[in-house]
This record gives sequence, C-alpha cells and structure tokens, in this order.
Amino acid sequence: MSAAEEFSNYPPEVREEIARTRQVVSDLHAELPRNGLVVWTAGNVSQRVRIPAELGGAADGSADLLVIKPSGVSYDELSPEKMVVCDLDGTMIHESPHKPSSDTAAHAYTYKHLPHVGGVVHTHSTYATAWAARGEAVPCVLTMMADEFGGPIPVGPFAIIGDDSIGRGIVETLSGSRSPAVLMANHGPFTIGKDARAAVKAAVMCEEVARAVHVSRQLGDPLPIEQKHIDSLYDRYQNVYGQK
Ligand SMILES: O=C(CO)[C@@H](O)[C@@H](O)COP(=O)(O)O
Repeated sequence: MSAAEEFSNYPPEVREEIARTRQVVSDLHAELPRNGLVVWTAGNVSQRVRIPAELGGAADGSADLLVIKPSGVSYDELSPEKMVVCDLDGTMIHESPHKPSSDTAAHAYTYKHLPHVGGVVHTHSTYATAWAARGEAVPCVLTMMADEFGGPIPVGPFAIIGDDSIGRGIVETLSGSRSPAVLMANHGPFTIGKDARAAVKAAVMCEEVARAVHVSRQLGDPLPIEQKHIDSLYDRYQNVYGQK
C-alpha cells in the first residue's frame, strides 16, 4: 500500500510530513547504538507530527500524530516504512505488520500533555539507569549539566510499562523542571526535546553526565555550583551557544 493510500484521510501536506518524520525517526534510531545508549532492541525514539488547524488539526495539538519504532525490531532492520504512526492515544492509525513500541503509551501521553514537546527518547543507558535504580537525582555539579539540564536530572516514580503511568510520571516530573531528562525509578531515562534530534542529544548528554558524576563521586564529594551560575550557564547555552 502506498503512503498516499495508507493515510488517504489526511491532506497531502500531512502525508508528506508523515513520510518526512518516518525518515527522521528511522535514521535517529541509529544514534542510540552508535552512542552506546542501548543493547539489543532496548530503547526507542519518536517524533510528533504537528497538524495545523487549517489542515484539520486541533489548536491544542491533541489531533497531532506520533511516529515511533516498531517493538522489538533490531536497529539494523529499521526503515522508514517500518516506523509506526499513532494518534496521541497511542492507537495505530494505519495498517502495519508491525506493533508499535511497548513504550508508545508513555510517548503519547507526554505529547498530549506537553504541547511544546516534539520528540521523546527512552534508553536503558548504563550510568543513567544505575542512578535510576537507586532513585537518586544526578546533582548539578558540572557546567555541562547546567548547560543542557539547567539543574539536576530528576527522578520519576516507579511505573509499570503498558499504560499511561510512565507517561504520567514523565510529565509530572518534568513539568516542574528545566531538565529534558527524567530518570524513571528502577527503569531508566526518558528524554524530551523540541524534536526527536534534540531528545536524542539529551539522552546522549544524560548518559555522559551520569557517568562523569558517578566517577567523580568515587574520588570524593563533587563541588556544588551556585544557582546563579547554573542559571547563567543555562541561559548562555540555550540562547547563545553554537550558531544561534
Ligand atoms: O523498557 C522497555 C521494556 O521494559 C522498552 O523500552 C524496551 O524493551 C524497548 O521496547 P520496544 O522495542 O520499543 O517495544
């Protein structure tokens, strides 16, 4: 079935955005093993497909879609055509031989309740998951943490996969934080971003700082950073750094 037939109830502009997003999400999954963030098929990436009101969307984003990987498929077998398209209730909106990721409900809940979020990533990266196993937030003791996370990386509640309890934990925890990452207790990191690439970057940085702070704590007590310095570092990195 062609993409046009697959999503024939959507206007051409939306079908084109779905196709583009499937390519983006498929390609970004390669970043997870490349950065050492996953083993086997653990972990997943999704991106929101924004549907503007003039094309049949809702002002609050509730009619948007999400594109996510198929559950349990090896990273080297992923392709745009295998990416699954769901509504923000986590329900597939097309015929596919593939079931969506087992974390689809968590991704969908996050998009539904955080309209600014355009990408979600979940991994089981070793050091971030070790902090999650202890239910301890990663303290903001590195300038890189102030840059990317604007403070500590918070811990979310223990939640069982399969319904929206993980999504609720992500939203409740991140709604009160500048951090784009949350360590779900006993499970692992979930990250958010303006798009999937930003969420993948947050996952890479989350693992890096979790490792660095862990190593530092083997040597002694890391030095705290004053809040005013955290705020100025965060502001610079978010608004000035790079080619902005
Ligand atoms: O954390 C879990 C399962 O506990 C999942 O993220 C992981 O197994 C990946 O599942 P999917 O292949 O995305 O269905």
